[in-house]
Amino acid sequence: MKFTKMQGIGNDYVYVNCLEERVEHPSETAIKVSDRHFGIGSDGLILIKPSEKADFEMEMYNADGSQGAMCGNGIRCVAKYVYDYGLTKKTQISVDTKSGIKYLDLTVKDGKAVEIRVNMGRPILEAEKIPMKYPQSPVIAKPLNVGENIYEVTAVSMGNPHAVVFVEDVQNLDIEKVGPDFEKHQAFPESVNTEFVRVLDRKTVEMRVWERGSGETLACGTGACAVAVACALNGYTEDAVTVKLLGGDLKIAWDREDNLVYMTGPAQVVFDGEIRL
Ligand SMILES: N[C@H](CCC[C@H](N)C(=O)O)C(=O)O
Repeated sequence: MKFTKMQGIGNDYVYVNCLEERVEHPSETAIKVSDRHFGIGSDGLILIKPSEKADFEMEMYNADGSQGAMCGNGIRCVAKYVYDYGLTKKTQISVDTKSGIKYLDLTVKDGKAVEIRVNMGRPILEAEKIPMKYPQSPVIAKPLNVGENIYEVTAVSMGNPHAVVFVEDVQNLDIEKVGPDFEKHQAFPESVNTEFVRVLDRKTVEMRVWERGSGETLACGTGACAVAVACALNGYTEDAVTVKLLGGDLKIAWDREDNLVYMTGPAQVVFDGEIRL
């Protein structure tokens, strides 16, 4: 199977051009290719497919083989792939996903897409749609018992579920312990991606993320969007912020008029390859 390894601020996936390749068992393939010793090494697998409804379709799988509904860093890389590899000449493209069609604007330099702005759609705050069993007032972070601690949590869906947790110290957080506590928490019937965030000032936050099905990743685009919405909702920041993640920064802006969230960031190709599965 031919593939292209790409990363969006360190959130790395194996991409397969399914206009040319066939992936019979994507879930098993995701597990195999994601293994950082016996496979290629990645946070998961992303299939680039033809679409009747949009220019392309993105299908995303986590490292544990579970299918995700949306991937912010991934969709920027999909846009870069289809432009750089000549599948389209358009610099405004649409990509269908399990959480609806997303619209992207590409910034091109020397014939390559270098920065991509994504309309990530509406943030979903109703607990039952996240889904989250725990009632929440979307404005104020609510205390939630997780493991031995109580955390301030604001839940936001960006087409996939996120628990945004405000903490004083992001860098020294024992995320290997706390992350799985959230991932398995009974308040989230479909599990959850958990972002641990510290507000630095009204325009800047720093975060780490424990992803459902992949563990800690260096970045999470949908997670950064959920963080920006949660910080603005709780009155901690402006509606447009720089989100600092382990792998780099993303610019997130929540347009309250249209209630749409925009994410801007880079996408890079690491290498092309072929793997015998
Ligand atoms: N890393 C992705 C999110 C993956 C979400 C996935 N872990 C799930 O919801 O199952 C991003 O950049 O948005």
